[in-house]
Amino acid sequence: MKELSGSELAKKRAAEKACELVKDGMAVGLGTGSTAAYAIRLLGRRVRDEGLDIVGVPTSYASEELAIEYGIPLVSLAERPELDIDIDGADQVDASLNLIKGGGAAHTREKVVACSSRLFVVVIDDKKMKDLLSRPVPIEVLPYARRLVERKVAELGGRCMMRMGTGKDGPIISDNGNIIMDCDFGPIESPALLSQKLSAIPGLVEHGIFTNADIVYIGYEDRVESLERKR
Ligand SMILES: O=C[C@H](O)[C@H](O)[C@H](O)COP(=O)(O)O
Repeated sequence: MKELSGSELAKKRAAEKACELVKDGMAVGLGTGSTAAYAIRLLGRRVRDEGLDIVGVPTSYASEELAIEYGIPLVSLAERPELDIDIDGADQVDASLNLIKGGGAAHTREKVVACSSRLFVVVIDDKKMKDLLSRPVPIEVLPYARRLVERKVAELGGRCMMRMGTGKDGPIISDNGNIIMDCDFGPIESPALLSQKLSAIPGLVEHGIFTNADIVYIGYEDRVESLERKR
């Protein structure tokens, strides 16, 4: 088997740690992205080799395909509206467990699944830990509302960039048929406040600030550390 590079090994270690929380009988949210993919593959192997008895709810078309390939039985949120655990990646995390997600344009479904889960577990490599969240915040936007959303984001001090495909590809379209924009606010002092303000913009379907993580597993090449929400 090919040796993993430093950050891939770190992602895998974090995903392995999160998967230890998954037990027989659970309904599991299956996140999107390269780190969540390690968890999906690992759970699939446990289903195959140990008969792990779980059902999965994927957060994207890509995760659904991977889960099918790895033999995880899937259900819809309509069938299992309350999940036991959700395992997902993130693009940036601060020490108060605020996240920016949506680097893969999947944050709308990811937020629905995370909020449907009793335990929301985030898996990252150590490079994603930051003092302040600062990367552009992905937003999913109804195409009809694009200009209004751009103006409202500007009023909040942000600058919107339409996310485009490569080369001659057009705009990136989400699994829900909407456009994706990335909004630069610089360093974000209060993620909770910005989250509230973005949520109030008509036509902005969902944004990538998450404030509801329960546990973050931070993978390093040689270990895993964790942050847990104090209740
Ligand atoms: O839309 C994508 C998701 O929010 C991903 O979970 C996030 O971008 C992290 O992805 P990765 O683990 O590939 O860095």
